[in-house]
Amino acid sequence: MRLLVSPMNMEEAHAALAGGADILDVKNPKEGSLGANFPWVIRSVADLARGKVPVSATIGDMEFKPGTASLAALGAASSGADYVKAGLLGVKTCDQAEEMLKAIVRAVKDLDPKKKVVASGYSDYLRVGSISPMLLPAAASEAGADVVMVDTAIKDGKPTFDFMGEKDLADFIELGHSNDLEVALAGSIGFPHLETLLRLQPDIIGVRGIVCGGDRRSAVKEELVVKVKSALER
Ligand SMILES: O=C[C@H](O)COP(=O)(O)O
Repeated sequence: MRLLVSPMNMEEAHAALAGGADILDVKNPKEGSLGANFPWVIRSVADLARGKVPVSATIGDMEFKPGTASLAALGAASSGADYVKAGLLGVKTCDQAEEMLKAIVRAVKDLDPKKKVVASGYSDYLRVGSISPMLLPAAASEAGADVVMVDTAIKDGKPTFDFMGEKDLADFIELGHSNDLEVALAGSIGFPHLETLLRLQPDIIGVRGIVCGGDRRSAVKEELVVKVKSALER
């Protein structure tokens, strides 16, 4: 299980890397759950991480706009992201998910076929009128994406575990794997959830709030990254 930590600036990226994050996921929490950061921030984090860990970059909680999404994806990939992560917030059907992801995959893989695309849905999809994450693995696989993920859309402290039980999450992981995708789980993961995650064994867990001391608007702290990492290595 790899630990993905979401820094929003260089200081946090240094803390995440020093704490043992396996993937640095550049994002901008001021612009939403999967808010996009600036190309120059992605570039600086990619320079810091080169040869050490891969870099992911979020491109936003997107409306159903495949053209806009493909251009944002190209921006993130050409700024140095190894993983380009799209939040499919405005996507409501499987056909829309596939169309959106095909555009993103083409933009990223035309630049560099080794780069990976992460399709992120939301465990609290009913709160925001988005597509069920259970429908994403098939669409992501059909579109040629590499990773399927769930996060929470609304960052009000309610974790993914409030919206998906252990069985739902196990089914989501199984669906992802049977579609040849890696699976990432995120959404206000706290220390009490780590035991369940150790049982579930997703490929990646994504965190921010827990390594900021509980408030994701605060800063990533190296010692908390160390603490999460060692809890996962038990
Ligand atoms: O990709 C993971 C997210 O940054 C999770 O953030 P969070 O732990 O604050 O919900």
